[in-house]
Amino acid sequence: MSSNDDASVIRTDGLTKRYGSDAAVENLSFTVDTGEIYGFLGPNGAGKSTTINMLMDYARPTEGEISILGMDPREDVVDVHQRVGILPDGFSVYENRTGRDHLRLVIDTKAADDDPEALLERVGLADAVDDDAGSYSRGMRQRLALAMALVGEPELLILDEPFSGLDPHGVRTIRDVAHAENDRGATVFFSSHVLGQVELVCDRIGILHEGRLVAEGTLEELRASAPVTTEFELAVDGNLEQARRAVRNVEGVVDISVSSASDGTTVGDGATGGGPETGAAAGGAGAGAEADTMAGGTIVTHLESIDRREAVVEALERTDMTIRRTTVEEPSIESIFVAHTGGSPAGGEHR
Ligand SMILES: Nc1ncnc2c1ncn2[C@@H]1O[C@H](COP(=O)(O)OP(=O)(O)OP(=O)(O)O)[C@@H](O)[C@H]1O
Repeated sequence: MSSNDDASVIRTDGLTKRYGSDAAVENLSFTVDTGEIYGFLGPNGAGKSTTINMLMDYARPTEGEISILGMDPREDVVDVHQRVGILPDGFSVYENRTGRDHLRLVIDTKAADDDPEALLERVGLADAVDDDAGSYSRGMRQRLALAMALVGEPELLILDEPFSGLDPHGVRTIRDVAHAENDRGATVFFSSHVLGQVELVCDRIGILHEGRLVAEGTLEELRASAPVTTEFELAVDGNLEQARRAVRNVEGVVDISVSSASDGTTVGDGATGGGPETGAAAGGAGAGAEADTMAGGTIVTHLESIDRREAVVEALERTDMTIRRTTVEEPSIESIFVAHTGGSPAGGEHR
């Protein structure tokens, strides 16, 4: 067993898994550092489970390198399994064994000294400790799998689609346990297509699409790099038409619309700074609009990045406008995901 000589808990380099001529995972290189909660996000079939299977040596790579806790799972599989806790995708129970039996099995295998009851209590199964797991609902089975993953205080907790089959209480349990384990010092790696949960739990996110890592970073970094716009709204006093002219040429402003405070008239205008139109409102623009816009109102801009806010404010300050209030709405993780994968988010059911 080699020692872990850097801060990484998981490191892959050029990891590839082919089934026939189809690549489930292709040239995947990523690192998860000690103490992180890392979200592995991707649509169905992206290659998340295949990657996790290779980390655990359930499947062998076609090409590439893996280091997990400083070990190669192909050489040190027993140690890897000893030090890692995993909630696998598609976990199935021993129908005629109790929850306690399931825990005992893992505790014995890992030579750990956990109390099965305490672990089952922690995941909300206190009342079902001595019931056969065959009688458990899907959500209860998922909770049982989580309890089994916690045996032996693993240094790394891998949760593969942990939210599947869970009601909102179960989802909450997963989140709370992930945070508690992380506070204890464990690194947490979880795969999911449930976007809202990834956003709530993870320090860093990797987006996998068709076996390739298409984006990686903190949520803020992903927002900044995704081709999605930030909505920046300003409530202003002064001549709105003048404001519109001042802002439309600011670099990074994709579009702008202004609406008058006096009659709600909205005048939309695609900016000249390039980029896609995002549907600036244009309803009701008429000949009297300019006069009505003298008293002020609301300016709504869509920006290529949140960093362009200052330039918009500066452009307005060069006119005689008074800015009363600003609000910003950053792109949702759904829009980032769609921008990177070209698909529709699939995470609606368990948020
Ligand atoms: N044993 C196998 N034989 C052939 N193809 C496979 C095998 N395992 C996975 N694949 C294929 O590899 C691709 C990636 O599958 P994988 O299960 O890793 O995706 P995933 O991101 O975990 O998806 P999901 O969210 O649906 O679990 C899919 O196209 C899948 O059909």
